[in-house]
Amino acid sequence: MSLNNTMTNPAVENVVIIGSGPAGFTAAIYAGRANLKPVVFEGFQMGGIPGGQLMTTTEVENFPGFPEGITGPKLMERMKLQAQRWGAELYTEDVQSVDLSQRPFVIRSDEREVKAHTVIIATGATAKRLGLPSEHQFWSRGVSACAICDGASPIFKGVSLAVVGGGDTAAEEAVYLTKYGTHVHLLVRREEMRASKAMQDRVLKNPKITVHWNTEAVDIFGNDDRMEGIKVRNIKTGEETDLQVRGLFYAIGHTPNTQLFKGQLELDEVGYIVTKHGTVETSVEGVYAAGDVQDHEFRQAITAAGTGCMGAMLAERWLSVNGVVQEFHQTEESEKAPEPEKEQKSDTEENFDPAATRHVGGFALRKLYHDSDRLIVVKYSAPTCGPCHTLKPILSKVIDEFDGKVHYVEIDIEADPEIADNAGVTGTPTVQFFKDKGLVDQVRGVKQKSLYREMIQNYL
Ligand SMILES: Cc1cc2nc3c(=O)[nH]c(=O)nc-3n(C[C@H](O)[C@H](O)[C@H](O)COP(=O)(O)OP(=O)(O)OC[C@H]3O[C@@H](n4cnc5c(N)ncnc54)[C@H](O)[C@@H]3O)c2cc1C
Repeated sequence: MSLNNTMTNPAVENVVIIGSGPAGFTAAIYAGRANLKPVVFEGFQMGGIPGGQLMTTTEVENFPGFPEGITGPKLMERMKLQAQRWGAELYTEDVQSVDLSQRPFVIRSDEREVKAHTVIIATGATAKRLGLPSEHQFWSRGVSACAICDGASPIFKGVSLAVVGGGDTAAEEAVYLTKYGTHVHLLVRREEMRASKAMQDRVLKNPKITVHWNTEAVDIFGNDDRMEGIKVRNIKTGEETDLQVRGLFYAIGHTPNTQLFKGQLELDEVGYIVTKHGTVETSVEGVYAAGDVQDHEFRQAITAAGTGCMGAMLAERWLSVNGVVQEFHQTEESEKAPEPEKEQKSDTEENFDPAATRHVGGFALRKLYHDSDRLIVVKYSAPTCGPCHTLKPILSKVIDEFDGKVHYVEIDIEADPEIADNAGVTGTPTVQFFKDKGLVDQVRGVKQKSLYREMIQNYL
């Protein structure tokens, strides 16, 4: 995106935003609209993924403006496009260190060092998981870390549910879930709850809630589609029993992503960034904290977006009061909204072109597997898999570098379950490399561009 300013890469940026969840992108939209050309470190693997927590969920039903609901990844894609439209410069990189002790502030990733007059921290928080053996398999198929977000989903209506935790959040979520489930089982590890007396009363007096004291979850069971129950253990007696529930909600706390700021900013005892009441100002002037990284109470996309807006407006004010603001005016061309990436349709007998680099679906893979003399790179993904959305542009850029030299096939494992099964794919995203009808290598998860590039070069 070209901006109408001779200093497109100034020595000191107006504002650096760390994080690309609703807080980070809203801050980027506001700072961009204020002609500040914000630099956004979207993150990569530390403390979540680009797009933030909503990349790991399906329907978001409570974000204003979407009466019919919108999927988390779609919502985040739209926020990203809006931030880009207003001139935000995005880097899909983790910030590895910051120095807030000197001005301008210094922000470092593995690939660059940026100096900035102001910083907006929007690194979010990560919901703690129990790490049960089958947790990954049933994540979003019954297991969730957010009852307020997911409780109203059809899969939780009219069925028995369980909540794990003994604090206020667990108590509140158990009560909330009684609106949807037929019964709620609250699993508490100890003989008492940490929740406030008032919250405990609400739980204990509710006929739709059963509290299981001294109880922990051991594993989840179910079928291919969704969970059917959990195995629980009584910590005192060691006895294990099966609890038939169709939903399991973790309410065991969050870890704020603030490791980078320890010793540089005031944090509370849990690690959340302390902000001045009613603002998003931190203990260092010119540094603002927005979203879940400073909010252990509301933790919603809309509150994160609201505080992101506050951060950008306060940063703008600070820059102009201190006389250091540099304005970047956009051209009419650069202000046009970028197009969302178009979904490529699955190949069929009629439209299959063996000379093309990019293909979609099982038909193309079968054909190429038998006939192609090129290296075949296959990406397996699923519509609800957040990391798959992260991987897509990363791998796509690498494939562009090898246009005409490889075949690239995208497989949606929900649309082509047999293909995924035959290929032994157990999780998404997975990238496999085939040469001369044989699997030569595979990579699970999301890796740096350089790794995919090296692997392709190795097998060409
Ligand atoms: C399963 C689930 C479902 C949810 N559903 C809803 C819902 O329906 N409605 C709702 O309102 N809320 C929902 N929430 C809550 C909502 O997602 C959060 O409140 C919101 O995403 C917080 O936004 P944020 O911008 O503060 O942080 P996050 O969304 O957590 O984003 C943090 C960002 O910081 C980046 N980051 C972290 N560390 C670094 C680093 N070192 N360098 C660079 N970047 C870094 C991450 O990559 C990420 O982009 C849900 C949460 C979960 C987990």
